[in-house]
Amino acid sequence: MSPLTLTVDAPSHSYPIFIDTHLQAALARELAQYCSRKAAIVTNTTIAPLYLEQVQAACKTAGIDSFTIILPDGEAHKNWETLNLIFDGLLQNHAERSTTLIALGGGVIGDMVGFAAATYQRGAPFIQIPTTLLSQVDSSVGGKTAINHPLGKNMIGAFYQPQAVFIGLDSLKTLPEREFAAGMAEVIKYALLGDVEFLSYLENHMDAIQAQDAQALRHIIGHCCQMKADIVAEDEKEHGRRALLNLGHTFGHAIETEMGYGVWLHGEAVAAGMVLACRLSEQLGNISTADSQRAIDLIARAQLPVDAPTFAFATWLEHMQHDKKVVNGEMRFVALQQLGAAYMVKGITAADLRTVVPHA
Ligand SMILES: NC(=O)c1ccc[n+]([C@@H]2O[C@H](COP(=O)([O-])OP(=O)(O)OC[C@H]3O[C@@H](n4cnc5c(N)ncnc54)[C@H](O)[C@@H]3O)[C@@H](O)[C@H]2O)c1
Ligand SMILES: O=C(O)C(=O)C[C@@H](O)[C@H](O)[C@H](O)COP(=O)(O)O
Ligand SMILES: [Zn+2]
Repeated sequence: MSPLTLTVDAPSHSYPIFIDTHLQAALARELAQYCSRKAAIVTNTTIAPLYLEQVQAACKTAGIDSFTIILPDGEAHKNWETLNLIFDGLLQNHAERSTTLIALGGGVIGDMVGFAAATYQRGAPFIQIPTTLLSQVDSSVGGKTAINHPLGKNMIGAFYQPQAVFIGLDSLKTLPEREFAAGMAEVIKYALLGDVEFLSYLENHMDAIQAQDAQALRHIIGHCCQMKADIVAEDEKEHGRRALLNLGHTFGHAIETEMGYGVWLHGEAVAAGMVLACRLSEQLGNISTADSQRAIDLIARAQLPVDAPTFAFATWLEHMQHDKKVVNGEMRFVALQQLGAAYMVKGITAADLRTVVPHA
């Protein structure tokens, strides 16, 4: 299959997304052009034994002097302490402002390394090499970087775009099924928020996608990256349309934070959150119960949870009031006008929410 190159024309910086069957091939062709002569490869204890050698070899071939920083694995480590391990490694290895940070891993690595790059010596270049489905369709593109706070997801971070994104479909072969499913939540999100034809495609090709058919994977990854690139080009810093990429996330982030980071995977929480967003949209009179059921059936077919956990109603509210879409104390939600068309809704009351979220 021929490689695919997309462009993210973000106002702050334009950069390519290389999508190839083999990561090695994309790196061999393009790495030298997008990486400085010295690089820090940042990864974790799970990914290092699988892909580090490949990336080290690609650096060597491209004449890049690289060193490695290996972090603990997991959403529970997306915090200040782990971020500091990146800074420790950079300083110990005399990284300069021009040193490229290479994020090799899923969204946790990508978000943390991006934030480290945004702040190391006030801004060093970075490259994304996403190795999970979720990071290939969503987190590696668009420049949202962050760490979590115990009181809220991604609360400390920056908008900071990478120099390039390298996607190898072959990386997904080693991904656990549960993680693959988590990535499908964001894929379904794109369909629900902006493309009903893509929703039909997912319904018709779910088996091929789950079997990791190369053409189906290339299609969904390319399609999601293109949708995200278009949105980011128009609204890099989320003053408007970009917030639609938060479909299901107000509820989902509440689930992740309340359950403890890593207990529910981000994609799982977003899946259950999208079901709640559908229920809210029904309540607003926008979509029918049958529309919601169509979304729920697809989410369930992707091996994702459709039922959110039950919390005290005050607990839901407390978390949702930390959402980054809150303006002047007012919560805003992404709802569906119809399947394939999302919009931002204000003026949702606690009484409205009581009938939407499962509470004790
Ligand atoms: N910046 C954004 O726009 C954005 C978008 C969506 C999600 N996110 C963030 O991304 C994170 C979730 O990312 P994720 O789902 O990639 O989780 P993750 O980074 O935790 O990776 C999932 C697991 O798979 C392992 N892994 C990664 N690649 C592998 C491979 N090829 N083979 C085997 N194992 C592999 C990881 O070590 C980890 O254990 C969350 O923190 C979420 O908030 C950010
Ligand atoms: O890129 C975006 O914009 C998104 O909202 C993508 C989301 O999938 C992602 O989970 C993001 O990190 C959530 O953003 P946040 O600003 O609510 O933390
Ligand atoms: Zn997300």
